[in-house]
Order: sequence, then C-alpha cells, then structure tokens
Amino acid sequence: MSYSLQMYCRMVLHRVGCHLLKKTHNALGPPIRRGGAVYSGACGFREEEIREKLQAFPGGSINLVKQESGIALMTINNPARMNAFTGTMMLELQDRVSQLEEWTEGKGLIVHGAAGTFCSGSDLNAVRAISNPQDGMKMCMFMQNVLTRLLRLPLISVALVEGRALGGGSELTTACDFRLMTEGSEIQFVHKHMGLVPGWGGAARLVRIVGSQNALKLLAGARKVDTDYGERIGLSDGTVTLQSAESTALGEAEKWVSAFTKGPAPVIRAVKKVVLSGRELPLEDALRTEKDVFGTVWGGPANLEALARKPKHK
Ligand SMILES: CC[C@H](C(=O)O)C(=O)SCCNC(=O)CCNC(=O)[C@H](O)C(C)(C)COP(=O)(O)OP(=O)(O)OC[C@H]1O[C@@H](n2cnc3c(N)ncnc32)[C@H](O)[C@@H]1OP(=O)(O)O
Repeated sequence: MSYSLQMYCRMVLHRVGCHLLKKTHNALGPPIRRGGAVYSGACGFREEEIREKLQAFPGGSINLVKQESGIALMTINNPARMNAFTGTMMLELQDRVSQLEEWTEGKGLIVHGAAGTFCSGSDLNAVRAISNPQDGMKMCMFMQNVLTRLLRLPLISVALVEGRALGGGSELTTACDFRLMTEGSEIQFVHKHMGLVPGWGGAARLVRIVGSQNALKLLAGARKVDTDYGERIGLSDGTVTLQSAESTALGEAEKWVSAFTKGPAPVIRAVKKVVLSGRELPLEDALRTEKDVFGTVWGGPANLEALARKPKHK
C-alpha cells in the first residue's frame, strides 16, 4: 500500500473511531468535547496529565476584561520574558476562553501583549523541561484545543501585534479572525530555526489565511513579516497608525474592530457563526448551518425593528 493511501486509511479510521466513541459518550452522559475542541478522551487525549505538567512552570498571566461595548480585551502578560507562554499561562488561556464561551453579550475580542510586544512563543524554560516527544505532543494537543476554541468563539477577534510575535506567538495570531500590526512590528514563524514545525495549529490556519505558497515561504524560510509584507500576502488586515499624541494602538484597534461589532449581539454573533461554518465545513453542512443560524435572527427583534424603520440602503 502506498504511503499516502496508508495515511488516508489511518485518517478515516481515526475519524470514524472518534466519531463513534463521541456518539456513544454523548448518548451516555455529558459532551466529552468542550466548545469546539479537537481532541478528547475518545481520541486518547488525557488533559489532566498535561495540565499537571504545565502547572509546574508558573509565571505571567492572561488577563481578560469584558467591556460594556461588547468588546473584550485579552492581554498576554509576561513582560520580563517578552510575553512568553509559561505553563500556567497556557492553563489560564484555557480558562479565559471558557469565560468567553459563556459571555452571551460579547461581540468582539482583541488579543494583545503587555508592554508593547505581542508574544515570544513558548517559555523556553518549559520547552527545555518537556522536550521529549510524548510531552510535546500532549502540549500540542492541549494548545490546539484551546486555540481552536478561541477561533471558534462567536466573537469577531483581532490579534493586535506590537513588537514581536514569534513561534507560538505567531501561531496565536492565526487563531484570531483578523491581525492588525503596528509600525515596526514583526510576525515570524521561527519554528524551523528551532528544528520544529508549528504544533499549535498555526500551519493549518496559516495555509487558510495566506494560501499554501505563502505559508511555505513563511515556514520554510522562517521569514520575518513586517507590515508591508503582511498586508501584501493577507496575513495583516491593516497597519495601526496613531492618530494623535493621546491615541494608543489598543484604542485604534478598538475603533477598527467596532466597525464590525456595531449592532445587536445576536446579529454580530450570527455573522461570525455563518462565516465560521463557511470556512470550516463542507458546503452542504455549511449551508445547513447557515439555515439554522438564519432561523435564529429571522423575525428577531433586530429584524423586526429594521422592517418597521423601512431603511433605505443608499
Ligand atoms: C518554535 C515553536 C515553539 C512552540 O510552538 O512552542 C516556541 O514558541 S519556542 C519559543 C520561540 N521563541 C524564541 O525562541 C524567542 C527567543 N528570544 C528572542 O529571540 C529574543 O529574546 C526576543 C527577540 C524575543 C527579544 O530580544 P530582545 O533583545 O529585545 O530582549 P532579550 O533577548 O533580552 O529578552 C528579554 C528577556 O526575555 C527572555 N525571553 C524572550 N523570549 C523568551 C522565551 N520564549 N522564553 C523564555 N524567555 C524568553 C529573554 O531570555 C530575556 O530574559 P533574560 O533573563 O534577561 O535573559
């Protein structure tokens, strides 16, 4: 059997196996996958094992502020290490994503780093301590689950990149719907220089954002992406320039995203859901999801109000 046929068969068997197990467990009790996670106990992922390991690498924090405007601010906060992700920060990120999943009034999210830089990837102290393949795979599954749930939130999300986004930090930017960069900032998938490939889902998402040609250049060349190059290949959705002495990059990013979050939460969240299903599902499944989401807003308060207003879209 050829290698690719073997891979295909393994993938199909794995998917069917996970699907069947998922169905069984769902029938027996609570759902085994939280939010939109990829790996569950049914796939042999033991989350508790890696949680315990990550707990041993403390420092920094992931801060979350849910604002009245419906836009939340998430801060990657470990400035002494250029906002590198310690083990406890990975665990906190999971908690923050869970909080956002429960935030029914939410419409938008800005992810940014503390002290003028985005994130320098995994904390190298933790990486050295768990540099065996078994632990690496567990960390990878944990982070893929968390970042997949982040991307699947019914919120319009933006990564605001100031300074550097390196390694895992560059992968985190791809788990948001949009990326904004400030002048002088850089995104770099440094994995090749570390003898690695992305493991937090960054490669799969990057291909969907910039196409496989550009993704190959960024990963195989470990190329630095500045604001111009970022916009040219579609990795960056805009360059933030400060409008006045009082303005801040975060303030400008909030203004930028509020153009998309203006309006009632159920409508904005519905928009994100139909785009997400279009992005991730085969066409027929996406069409069915779109129909279901449409049903949640048709005849709803915002729809009835608009009909009563008789708006003209000039
Ligand atoms: C590759 C994938 C993998 C994954 O998927 O898990 C990773 O993400 S591995 C991590 C990849 N990132 C790096 O290798 C970053 C290495 N660091 C740098 O290149 C530089 O520190 C840089 C460019 C971020 C900042 O350079 P600058 O000259 O401005 O500052 P310093 O080098 O003096 O850094 C200040 C302070 O931060 C510590 N630091 C920075 N990044 C990390 C990190 N990822 N882990 C742990 N510590 C980090 C650096 O060591 C300095 O600490 P100090 O105690 O002063 O030496």
